[in-house]
Amino acid sequence: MSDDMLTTNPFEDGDHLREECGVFGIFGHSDAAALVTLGLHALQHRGQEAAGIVTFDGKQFHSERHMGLVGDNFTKQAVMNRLQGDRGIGHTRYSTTGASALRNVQPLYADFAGGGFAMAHNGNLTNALTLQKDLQRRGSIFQSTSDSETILHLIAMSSQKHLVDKLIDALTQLEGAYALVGLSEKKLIGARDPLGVRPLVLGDLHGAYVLASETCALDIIGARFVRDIEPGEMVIISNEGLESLHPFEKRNHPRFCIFEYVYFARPDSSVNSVNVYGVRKRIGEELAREAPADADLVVPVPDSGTPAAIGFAQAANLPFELGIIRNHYVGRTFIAPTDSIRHMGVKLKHNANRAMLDGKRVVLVDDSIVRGTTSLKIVQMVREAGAREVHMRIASPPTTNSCFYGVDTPEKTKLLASRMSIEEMANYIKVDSLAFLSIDGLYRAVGQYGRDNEHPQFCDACFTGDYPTSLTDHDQPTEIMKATRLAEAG
Ligand SMILES: O=P(O)(O)OC[C@H]1O[C@H](OP(=O)(O)OP(=O)(O)O)[C@H](O)[C@@H]1O
Ligand SMILES: NC(=O)CC[C@H](N)C(=O)O
Ligand code: SF4
Ligand SMILES: [Mg+2]
Repeated sequence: MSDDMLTTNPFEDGDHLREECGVFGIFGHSDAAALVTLGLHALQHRGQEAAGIVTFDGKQFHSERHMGLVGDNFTKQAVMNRLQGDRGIGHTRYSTTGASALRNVQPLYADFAGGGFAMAHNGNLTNALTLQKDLQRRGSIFQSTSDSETILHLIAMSSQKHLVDKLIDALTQLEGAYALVGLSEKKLIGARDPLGVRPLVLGDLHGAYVLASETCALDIIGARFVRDIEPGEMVIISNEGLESLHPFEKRNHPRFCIFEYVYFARPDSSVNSVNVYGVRKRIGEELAREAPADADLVVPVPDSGTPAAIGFAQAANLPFELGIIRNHYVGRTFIAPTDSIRHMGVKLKHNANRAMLDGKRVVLVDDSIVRGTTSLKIVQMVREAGAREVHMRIASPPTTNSCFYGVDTPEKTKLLASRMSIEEMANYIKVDSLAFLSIDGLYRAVGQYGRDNEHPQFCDACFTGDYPTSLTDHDQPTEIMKATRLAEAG
């Protein structure tokens, strides 16, 4: 355990639950590329490794894919000038399968017999490598190592005649999670997997249809929210308007990712028609009822612990104070100049606000504990700033299992809650008390009576181990499933 502390580089964010991806698309607007850029900027929290945009100008597709942030790459005039056309799609990436390297940056593009097609994928496929092995035997040559490329090969191999039918054919073979946007010469296509694990919303900007992972990406361009794309729905947008298909076997029990509400989605977004900020506040209220603490004030661990801390403070009738201040200029790619500086500690990102903490009994609220790196450092910092007692409250149940659906969690053995009891975790992070929200409390916060154990209303596998799809690739021996023998960059 102490090794974890010594080897952890506080300048890297690799220890945490990392974000997933954001997708965006617009059809029929003269400023398509600029609007996709703005949409991706609003979705930057879903992936900071890389971003890409593909547009179509009536004759040709244009593709720009770059490592790094949207603002660093898509504000250059030359780049924007190349992205001609009145329709486009975009992607912000946090890799789940395949290295963080240029060849895996999306949107992916392919020239099919019937024309060009670009695609951006949020989610992760749990049988992609198994399908890949079969496709390779049939002659496919993969250009990337991401799971998403499998979809393009399945489309290319389909014996169906039309693109939409080929895509349906491809999607029918997938296991796992996907929210997709696709762009052909005539169509913008959006699709969600039958369980609806990942979010996708439909918007309207003065008659131009918009697709986006979250509503905050509609807000930034002033688009009107129309509705969620339904689990298992495919929408086809063309000059003729919008057509909705439900091509997959109907599932009666969708399983939207409950962790979108806890951590990933932006609090000003509504996903699956529920406002994220409201859920996070209710989570805090539930937590205050389930695990009250005798304390003087409530302090959030910024950023994502903040709304739950507000809810906790209001329900417990305790003052809410910013006892920890976050530096907003800490990028995820910041490289420590020297080894000695690297080991200086977490203060690069968070610093204790001594004036608020000295002599106080503090309730610290964070959304989750993954490896425990953040909690360990924050608690130490709060104690050094004079806090008399520290009571940690976590706005979700213990994270005991990895995600295979688009969130880059560490492997199970590295998750603190899979190795330790709550009491052991409390000793490890050195708090006076530690409590997690119950799974039923979390379901109540999202508007349910509790978890229906027969038919759970959400995916909650990282808390329960109840995976809603098979994990075909994961169940195979690692060596067989290796995607490439070429050393990967990144
Ligand atoms: O137990 P750990 O492995 O440290 O991971 C858990 C932490 O990681 C996330 O925060 P992060 O700093 O990634 O992002 P945030 O600023 O949005 O809260 C999460 O909100 C926890 O604070
Ligand atoms: N986080 C995501 O949604 C990633 C999408 C895809 N699986 C990739 O690795 O590129
Ligand atoms: S395992 Fe957790 S993070 Fe992954 S989709 Fe399910 S609820 Fe979301
Ligand atoms: Mg955090």
